[in-house]
Amino acid sequence: MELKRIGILTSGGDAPGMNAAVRAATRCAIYRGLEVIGIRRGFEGLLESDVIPLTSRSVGGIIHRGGTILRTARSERFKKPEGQVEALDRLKELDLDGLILVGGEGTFKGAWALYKKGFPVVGVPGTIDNDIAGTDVTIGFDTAVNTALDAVRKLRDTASSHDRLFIVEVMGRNSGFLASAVALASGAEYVLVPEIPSDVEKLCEKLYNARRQGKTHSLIIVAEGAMSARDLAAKLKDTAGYEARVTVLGHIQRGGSPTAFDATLASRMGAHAVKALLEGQSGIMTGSLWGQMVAHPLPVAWEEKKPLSDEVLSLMEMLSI
Ligand SMILES: Nc1ncnc2c1ncn2[C@@H]1O[C@H](COP(=O)(O)OP(=O)(O)OP(=O)(O)O)[C@@H](O)[C@H]1O
Ligand SMILES: O=P(O)(O)OC[C@H]1O[C@](O)(CO)[C@@H](O)[C@@H]1O
Ligand SMILES: [Mg+2]
Repeated sequence: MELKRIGILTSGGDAPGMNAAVRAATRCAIYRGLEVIGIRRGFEGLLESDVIPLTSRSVGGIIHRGGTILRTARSERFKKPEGQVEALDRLKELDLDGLILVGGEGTFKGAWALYKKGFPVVGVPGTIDNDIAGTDVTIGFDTAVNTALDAVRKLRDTASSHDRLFIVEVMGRNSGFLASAVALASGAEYVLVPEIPSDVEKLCEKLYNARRQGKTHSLIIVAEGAMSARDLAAKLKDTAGYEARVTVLGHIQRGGSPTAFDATLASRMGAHAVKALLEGQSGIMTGSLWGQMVAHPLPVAWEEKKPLSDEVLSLMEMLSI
């Protein structure tokens, strides 16, 4: 089928760089003679045919903006088979020949459902969680690491001035990529991630040794999915009498201008997605492996679990003595 008109949507949690991906996909598609429609609020907006035309001009001035101009949503309706049939009807009514979806693993599962019903789709990995296999990094991860790092460095100033123990909770409901990257870059004493059972006794031992060796302050990074920072503070108090100050970084980690890395990655991935659709590829996701643009079948994203880097975790352990 000749490709004439494509749609773009962003879905799941927003991620810095999503706008850069929308801009790149739109302009590449227009450059190649295609018409482009933006679908607002992810699958929820698709079900309501909430669309806007995208032109070279309408995607101007957004490469540096955080969030997503197309807005985003988590759609329960779309998860049900009836919702997916309805979405397919809307795509046909909109006269679209292909769809680019920027989002995380959940978004890709939704894209796969549309592909299985015969609709051409390409996924672009955009999530601060970086929990998608098939790509070394996802759009938004680098910016989120830098946002969290900036906060942790500020907390280090006050922690060292007051000889205090700080626990910083970062995002990551199911994954510890953000937590482990922030821990290594900030020189934290300890990191807790959802992938590894939390060992509070070991943490207490580490804190005890750190104090014995002359450390006067300590930083602990905890991914929200491992344990809440408040619960951890209570456990440290109960187990060893430690008093900790708690900071929960929350959604601030999802905002802000994309870093140069994310704006570049998003531009390359948005362009790669259009190229793939034009070549007749479908049911795939774009990825970046060793800096090269690649494409894989969408299920790679969730079937091949991306492991946390043992090297990063053990380096963090070694450098925090
Ligand atoms: N198994 C599934 N089948 C069909 N659609 C799904 C499935 N899982 C999720 N979706 C759709 O994709 C949307 C986005 O998924 P989800 O909320 O998990 O975010 P995500 O894309 O993983 O991004 P992030 O993790 O960064 O927030 C969901 O609201 C839902 O509409
Ligand atoms: O509050 P929301 O929008 O549901 O998102 C929270 C979740 O989204 C993520 O940030 C991913 O975007 C997770 O790490 C986090 O648990
Ligand atoms: Mg997800």
